Amino acid sequence: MNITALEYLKERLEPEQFEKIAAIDNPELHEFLAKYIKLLNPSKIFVATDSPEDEEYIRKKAIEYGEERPLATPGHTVHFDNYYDQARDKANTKILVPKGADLGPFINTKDREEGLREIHELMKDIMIGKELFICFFVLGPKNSVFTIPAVQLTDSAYVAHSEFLLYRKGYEEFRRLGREAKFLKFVHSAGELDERKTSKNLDKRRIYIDLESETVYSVNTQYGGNTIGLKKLAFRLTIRRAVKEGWLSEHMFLMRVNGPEGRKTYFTGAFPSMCGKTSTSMIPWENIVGDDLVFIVDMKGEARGTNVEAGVFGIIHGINKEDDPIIWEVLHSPNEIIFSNVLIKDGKPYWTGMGEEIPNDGENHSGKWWKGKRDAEGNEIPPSHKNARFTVRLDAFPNLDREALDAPCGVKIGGMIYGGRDKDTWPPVREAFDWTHGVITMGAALESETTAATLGKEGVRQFNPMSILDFLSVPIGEYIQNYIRFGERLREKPKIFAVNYFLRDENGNWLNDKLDKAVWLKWMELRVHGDVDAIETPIGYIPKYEDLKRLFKQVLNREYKKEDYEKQFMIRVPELLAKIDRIEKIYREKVKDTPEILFKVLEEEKQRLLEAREKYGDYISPFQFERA
Ligand SMILES: Nc1nc2c(ncn2[C@@H]2O[C@H](COP(=O)(O)OP(=O)(O)O)[C@@H](O)[C@H]2O)c(=O)[nH]1
Ligand SMILES: C=C(OP(=O)(O)O)C(=O)O
Ligand SMILES: [Mn+2]
Repeated sequence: MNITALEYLKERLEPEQFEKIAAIDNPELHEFLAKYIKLLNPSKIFVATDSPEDEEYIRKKAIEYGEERPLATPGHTVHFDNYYDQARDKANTKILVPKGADLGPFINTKDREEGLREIHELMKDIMIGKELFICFFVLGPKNSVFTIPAVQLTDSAYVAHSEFLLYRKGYEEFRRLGREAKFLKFVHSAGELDERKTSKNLDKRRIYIDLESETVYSVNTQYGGNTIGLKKLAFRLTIRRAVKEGWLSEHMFLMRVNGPEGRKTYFTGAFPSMCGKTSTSMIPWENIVGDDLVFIVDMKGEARGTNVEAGVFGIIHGINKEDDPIIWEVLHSPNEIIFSNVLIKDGKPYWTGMGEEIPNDGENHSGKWWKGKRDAEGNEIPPSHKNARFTVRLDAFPNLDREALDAPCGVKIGGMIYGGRDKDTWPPVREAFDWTHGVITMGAALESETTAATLGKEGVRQFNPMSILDFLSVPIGEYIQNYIRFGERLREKPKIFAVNYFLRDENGNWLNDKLDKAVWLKWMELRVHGDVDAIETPIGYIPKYEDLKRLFKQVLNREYKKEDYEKQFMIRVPELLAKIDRIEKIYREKVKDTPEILFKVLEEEKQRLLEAREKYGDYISPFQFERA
């Protein structure tokens, strides 16, 4: 380019749009925009500022271009992704690394030069005939220690619209920061669309993450987990920033648990996708701050956290009136909501597990749908996809802790929870002996069964430390080392807990109800303040029966039977030992840079379990430990 970036932009953009860009004093931004406008070659360009009119423009375009359709309730729309584009594509999501760099195991990488060449080829002229939307947002609250600005380029008004629901607007922040803005960049194209306006060339679906330039490219896909730049794509970049700078960027919800006499205690919870972040943070009795991504920093020795986002991209499967009354109400009110991959009949959305009668036909992610319809592979197509979602602002929720969401210094974190899908090993809730014990035996040792949130087989038990494995962008040992050190530096360390909502009996039935988590939360809140005693076991502290019995009555008005407690909180020594062996083996054999302390802490836990087995046998009732 012989002319400057700004001159080029002036040629390509309508004056009204160009003015919006020229008002931001940031040459790096101008270069980036010029480069990608030239490459993508859109036929039309729209720049969104923070004005309500610009947002309205995007909303309208999503409908005009057919990516969304209005539903009967005002504000509601539906979007469909291609039948084979319903979840995160792990196989085609890669971190680009320069020659010679090694991120170690579990991270899907690709040679940077090769990857950049491939993605730029795939994206060349891809927006001919399409409109490009240039949007500005921030991660975290504006003008705070947490703020990270980001710019999104996309030809999908659905993606842009989703981001307006999920993030804080950032145009003014870019103007304010000017050259100071250290921003993340996202370039997305849905690619060629079929007659249903879904991405067509799925064989060319690619999500490439360039750490060096902090840019993520996503092409030939629409599913939010693959496309919404500020969500799981930015997450790879912020994990790297966090590890380099000594803070935490985590796959966590952030919520307020209400204790006795108006006490407010904030908890984070790290669960893999589809394992309970949204449902836990939305539980009645408590207040939500965020349901997916949290930044945590050390502020004068306190761990303080903020929600990276301002909206919810939640799983709709199984949402029903009894278990999820708050979400249910929001989904049935005239809020601005995008429903994706649900069943539509007469302008109304339906989904599996909603607890209401579902029509026998309509339209869903497979196109025209009828009961019994089969896909090309011969599988019966359910009314809605398991990973069907709703996208809505947190503003819509009556249980939002607005003050905590907006707090420029975040909130003090009292407890951190880890959890996953585990049918037979961990009890429903337990507390770590200390920070290091928790981070290692609960966080770094987390395993969870795969779900429909990613393409591929479901129900496979997988190592998933801190629930971040799919998003890791630094060597795993380095990530864990940063975590441990972060806590060690704190003057006041959050208490660490682990939960398991997914225990099953011999016949595969759940051992717990969906709302039992309300009780575990109340118990953890009391423990953070030392209000109740607990039983010491080889794997941490577990609740006493009397405390749970009282809480079940208080919170759920239910009798909690002794037999249920005994079954749920039984210490399952063979399973626990087998798990330690699996985890130890992974770190020993695969993770070269594992901090030595990890092996020490796992070994100590193993010895405690072996001792207990000597005394009490393989399956130990919690009452045994209480008497001891
Ligand atoms: N059996 C069981 N399923 C649950 C429980 N809590 C949540 N789920 C299911 O887990 C799935 C994912 O939950 P969600 O909170 O959306 O997960 P997220 O992706 O981590 O936010 C949904 O299908 C829920 O119905 C629970 O306590 N027990
Ligand atoms: C968007 C996602 O979020 P969640 O963790 O809520 O499933 C995802 O996994 O792609
Ligand atoms: Mn969620």
